[in-house]
Amino acid sequence: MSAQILDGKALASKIKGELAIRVTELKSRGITPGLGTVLVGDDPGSHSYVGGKHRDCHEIGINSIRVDLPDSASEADVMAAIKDLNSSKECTGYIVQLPLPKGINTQRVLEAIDPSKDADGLHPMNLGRLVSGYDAPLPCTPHGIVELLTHYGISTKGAEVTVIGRGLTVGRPLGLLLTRKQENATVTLTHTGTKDLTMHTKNADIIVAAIGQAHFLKASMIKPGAVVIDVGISRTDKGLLGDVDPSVMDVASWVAPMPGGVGPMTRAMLVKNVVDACG
Ligand SMILES: Nc1nc2c(c(=O)[nH]1)N[C@@H](CN(C=O)c1ccc(C(=O)N[C@@H](CCC(=O)O)C(=O)O)cc1)CN2
Repeated sequence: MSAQILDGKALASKIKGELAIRVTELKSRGITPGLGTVLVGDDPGSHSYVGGKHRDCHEIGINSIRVDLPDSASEADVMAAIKDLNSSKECTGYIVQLPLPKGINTQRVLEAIDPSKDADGLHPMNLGRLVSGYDAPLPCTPHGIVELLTHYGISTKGAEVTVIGRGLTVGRPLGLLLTRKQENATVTLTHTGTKDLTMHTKNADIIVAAIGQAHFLKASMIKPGAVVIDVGISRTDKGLLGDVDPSVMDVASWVAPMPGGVGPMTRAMLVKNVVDACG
């Protein structure tokens, strides 16, 4: 039997429809949310994601401000763009698209963002608020994963969740989110230093693969009925491939596929953060 699909594209579309109604109401009170993006360099994936973010803004009726810098941009150039967005009235929230080109310090850049305009929830102060259990904008991909599971009635309470990959945008904040009281999962965050990965994936009720290695997670690595979330994207000569091997479809109960699973939810959670920050 083939796994059922966690359809992130459909859910993201529903969420954006609801946000559009809230935006109309905000505008009637004289408030127009505006998302800024800072994109450095010419990575085709990053260009495509940023393009999608601006289309989402247009779709739900909010302003968007796009700052594109060349690959040759210095850290000072990025800091100047951040300074402008921190003081811009039109921009109520913004993101710096990651990864940044080599030579630009990601930590320094993220720390320069005004935390009250941090639409990605990746500023250390907002991550710290998440650790402390205070209100904060939630990092978009982890939030999208939790919303997707909730929508399909997949409880994380008491679940064993194995996350593959400890990156800043997915693995680390997802661990924080899923171990909050309301999610109440037991999370194993695995990485390149993990000795026996298959032991952890075989034990998991829910597996999140976020390493960007094409078809890495095989059917033989999961237990029957597990829920599998594919986050990774590899651009190959065979096209875009996720971290999850197609064989997993025969063993899992539910799969969030790539494309059409977590990616569209990431974008929907970003515009939600921008609208939420406006009231
Ligand atoms: N500042 C940030 N940088 C990055 C983040 C982030 O949340 N904030 N996440 C990723 C990239 N990302 C958003 O920025 C992103 C990735 C993938 C998708 C998406 O819709 N994917 C499609 C497939 C890809 C395609 O069709 O081109 C899908 O899964 O259906 C959206 C956003 C790293 N950087």
